[in-house]
Amino acid sequence: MTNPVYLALDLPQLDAAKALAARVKNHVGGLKLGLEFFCAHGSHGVHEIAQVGLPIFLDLKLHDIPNTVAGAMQAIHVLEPSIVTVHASGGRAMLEDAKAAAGEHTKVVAVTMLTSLDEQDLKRTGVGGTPHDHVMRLTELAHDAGIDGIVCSGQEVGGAHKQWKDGFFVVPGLRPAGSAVGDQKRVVTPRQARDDGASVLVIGRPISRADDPVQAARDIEATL
Ligand SMILES: O=C(O)c1cc(=O)[nH]c(=O)n1[C@@H]1O[C@H](COP(=O)(O)O)[C@@H](O)[C@H]1O
Repeated sequence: MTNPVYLALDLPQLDAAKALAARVKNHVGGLKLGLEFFCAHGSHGVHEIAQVGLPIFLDLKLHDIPNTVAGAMQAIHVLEPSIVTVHASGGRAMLEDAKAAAGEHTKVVAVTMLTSLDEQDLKRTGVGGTPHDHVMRLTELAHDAGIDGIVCSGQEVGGAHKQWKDGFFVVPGLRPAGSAVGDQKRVVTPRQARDDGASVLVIGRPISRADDPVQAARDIEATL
């Protein structure tokens, strides 16, 4: 079984990110580069991290008009990411155009509801109902738009999986038992998310901020 864990390299320094990736590379299945990394180091940084030899998940959370998102997807072909994120709330046309513009080997997945939000936060953005309702609604939209899958918390992945049998499910907001939650609100353990149908487990600080990141990655791997 390939390791489903993608390590979120949310570090400001390129050298530190590359060194961490090289240290843990035998205990994770891929590397996720997000906004913090991409704004600081751009394409050059992605090429540097790709040298570690693991698949790259480019978490850009694109959210704009269809033409702009399609242009951004075209521009990143050269980086050959295995996964790219867009926001589901960008709407059907944006999702369709993002998929049409993506590279042949790139999975396009739509962020449904950030794991740092709860029902109260949702209400304040004008959206009624539970996180579960909202995620299921956006899962249907992503499915109908013909993209590859969604990003959701481990609290919804079981329901989303039932609704979309062959979908690709990326789950962040994961915390091994006893580890600090930080800014995340809808958290589950990596094992729980995997059992409920997650395809990819995104894990950052529980590994990157551990006293011994290699041991932390090994401990998580052992629970899966
Ligand atoms: O798209 C994501 O990866 C993402 C979506 C989401 O809803 N929640 C979420 O935490 N993420 C990302 O997943 C990672 C989680 O990091 P940790 O909370 O440190 O494990 C970060 O890089 C976030 O940007």
